[in-house]
Amino acid sequence: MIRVESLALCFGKFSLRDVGFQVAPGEFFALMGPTGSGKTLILESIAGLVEHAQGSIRVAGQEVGGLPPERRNVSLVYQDNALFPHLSVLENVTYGQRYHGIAKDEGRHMALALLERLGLTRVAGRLPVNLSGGEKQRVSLARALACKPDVVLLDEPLSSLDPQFRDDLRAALKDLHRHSGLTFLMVTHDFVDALTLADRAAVIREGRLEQVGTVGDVFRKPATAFVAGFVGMKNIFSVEGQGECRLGGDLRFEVPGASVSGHVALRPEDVFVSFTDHAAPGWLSLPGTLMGVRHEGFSWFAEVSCGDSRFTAALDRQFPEQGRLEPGRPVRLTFARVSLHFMPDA
Ligand SMILES: Nc1ncnc2c1ncn2[C@@H]1O[C@H](COP(=O)(O)OP(=O)(O)OP(=O)(O)O)[C@@H](O)[C@H]1O
Repeated sequence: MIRVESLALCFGKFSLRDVGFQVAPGEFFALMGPTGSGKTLILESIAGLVEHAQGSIRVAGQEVGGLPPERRNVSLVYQDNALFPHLSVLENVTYGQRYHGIAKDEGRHMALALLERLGLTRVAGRLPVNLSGGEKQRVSLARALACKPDVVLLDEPLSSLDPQFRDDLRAALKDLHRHSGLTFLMVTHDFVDALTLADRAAVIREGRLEQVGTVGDVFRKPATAFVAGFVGMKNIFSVEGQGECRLGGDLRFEVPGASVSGHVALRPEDVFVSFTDHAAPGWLSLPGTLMGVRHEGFSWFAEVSCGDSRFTAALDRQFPEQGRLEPGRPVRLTFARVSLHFMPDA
């Protein structure tokens, strides 16, 4: 439904190079990457707001590269929603329909159905100034779908919302995608959004795609150390051939399947901290020193030094020995060999 091949463009010092990916009909695809990596430029190239220098963009089987935005049948939703301030919610939603050849009655009927689905019926007559941030963003979604687009492009639609609205809108977006059967391409920094909503994802770094795959693969089997860090692996160490990771001093461990140099990554949830050595077949156990415990939101992490390296382990909130986790304590780190993910150098 969306097919981008060898896309390239330049803006001053920034360039997109050899960008290629496909989004299948009805799929929810997430484009992730750090700030300034080129995510919005890819969306804007597909929407026709930015001209690309090379490559091909096909939407619903048609090459759209030379077409103006209004002939691409693509809707783009930005994070700041940009509603018309002088039009009511219903008027905002129906506004663009006439340019897509949708008859007035049919358009109104569709708009009211979308407003109902998004829980906006009671605010249909209000002006945007009298809506909450979450409601404004729902109106933007309704407006995007009301034009019967072939694809919906979403540029960080959740990022300007506070956490409660964000959770609600995430659920609304999921419901809307399922119900509409449309193809969604969403840009996000946030891997919780990608994990919750998307079927497949791509990670971009400095204008080049580092990985395209199922969300599960991107999160569990990142292709590069950069992607591993981006998806929160936290424990990333270099492996210098011989299938071994050296942590400094006498500490080292074997990395299954590593016959060349590269990196090994381990999710913090797969590393366990304890005070005794529980090594079992298929598991590795290393001695370390607890450096501290910190929390991110409701999650707790132990930082443990092992030789010259530092590990991060997610702590179960029920960890029975929380009170004994004072810095400087000797601990054991345990992880299953199968949790180690090896990434060869390119
Ligand atoms: N119209 C423009 N003129 C010049 N440079 C631009 C233009 N639009 C974007 N850029 C530059 O291109 C790079 C990529 O921008 P883009 O907005 O695609 O990043 P992004 O990944 O979407 O970032 P963010 O997550 O912060 O929105 C940035 O360095 C940006 O400054």
